[in-house]
Amino acid sequence: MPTMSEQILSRVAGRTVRAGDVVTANVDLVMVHDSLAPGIIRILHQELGAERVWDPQRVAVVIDHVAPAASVQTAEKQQEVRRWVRAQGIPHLFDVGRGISHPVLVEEGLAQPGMLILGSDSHSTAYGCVGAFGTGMGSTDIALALATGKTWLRVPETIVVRARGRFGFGVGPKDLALRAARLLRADGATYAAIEWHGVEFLSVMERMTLATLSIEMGAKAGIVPPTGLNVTGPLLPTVTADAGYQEVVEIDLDQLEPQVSAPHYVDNVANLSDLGRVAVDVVYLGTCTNGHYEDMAVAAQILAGRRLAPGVRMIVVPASAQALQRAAADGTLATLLAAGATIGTPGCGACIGRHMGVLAPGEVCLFTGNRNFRGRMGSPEAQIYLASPAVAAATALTGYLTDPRTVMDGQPAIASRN
Ligand SMILES: CC(C)[C@H](C(=O)O)[C@@H](O)C(=O)O
Ligand code: SF4
Repeated sequence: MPTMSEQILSRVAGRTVRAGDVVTANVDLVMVHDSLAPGIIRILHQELGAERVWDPQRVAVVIDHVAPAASVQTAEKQQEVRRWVRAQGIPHLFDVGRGISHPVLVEEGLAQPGMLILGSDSHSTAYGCVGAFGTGMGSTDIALALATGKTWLRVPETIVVRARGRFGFGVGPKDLALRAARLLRADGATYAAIEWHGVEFLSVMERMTLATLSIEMGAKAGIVPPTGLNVTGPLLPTVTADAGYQEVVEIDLDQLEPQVSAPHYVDNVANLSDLGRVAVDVVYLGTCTNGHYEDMAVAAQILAGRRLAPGVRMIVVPASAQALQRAAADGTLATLLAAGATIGTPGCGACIGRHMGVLAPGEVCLFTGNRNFRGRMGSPEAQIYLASPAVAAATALTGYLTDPRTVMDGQPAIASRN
């Protein structure tokens, strides 16, 4: 029986394909963001000689990586991209403040189950949160897909991460994903697709945490079966019991403790309880991995009625305008602000160290994102620890790496689905 990747890639290849096959496939959607768009536009027109994108309806352009622009040079490049979008008649431009491409394309209903979605971004595995085969490609491959509507790829083998049980207090999807990275390591799923099983109780954006982190294990795609969601698409891929999986990794959520990825590699993961006392200067809650409404809500629950530890800065950058609006509407935002956190424009923020919270030498950051590489958020002498929004909030309260279960007085830190 076919894996979810085989089901989706058979659909877009127009024939039955299996892991290992090299296929030419029709692409359902191409996402291009501000960071690479100028180069892709140049390749499309100058190197490939294409005048127009193959189908403007199937292209989405998002200004999210440095939004709003932080320099005249960036502002000019973004101006160029906006002009190009207009000239090409592309209807889907998501400009400054709308948010990060990945959640935005899901919220807009453009990313759907069963689709093949290419993005000029390695975290395009994110679209697996709705059961799409999302994958990042380099500028030349993206330009070729824009010109022709086609791409080629090798159908990946599949590794299953199978979760059992339910998260305990203060433990959530980020801990599951970091645990998987700890078990599989950064190259453990190279060119494989990861299927995340046993997580149908998670919301779409919680699933995105798993899907985005799949690339940090080297995966070509990271797919959650679209069960328990109100979504439709060209194909609803399903888990087939006897699909030929390359490997199955089991993770018991009942036993899972808060996980932390220590500098400077994503798979350098330990139980928080084993890390000792790590003083933190900045807590940064945001990104396509953990800047969603659910993440802000978890943090607000822990911070409610309390104040950040003296000397700690907490920067919250919502992943999308919708997440920000929802947090504003139900008081989540007010709680974060009252605790002393500050809020940035929805988008990638300081995730790649270009603006809105760049780190100084020697600073230690507790980050809810997906990469802690040396120099990623600014100075190469800064240290980045990756953890969940619950750990981020608990850490903001004490000023050092803190297990959320120790600051919650027995109250669930993750309220909704446990
Ligand atoms: C800038 C962009 C190409 C990059 C990526 O591909 O992932 C960025 O989004 C990241 O997270 O490092
Ligand atoms: S939030 Fe970070 S990881 Fe996600 S797309 Fe933006 S820069 Fe990349």
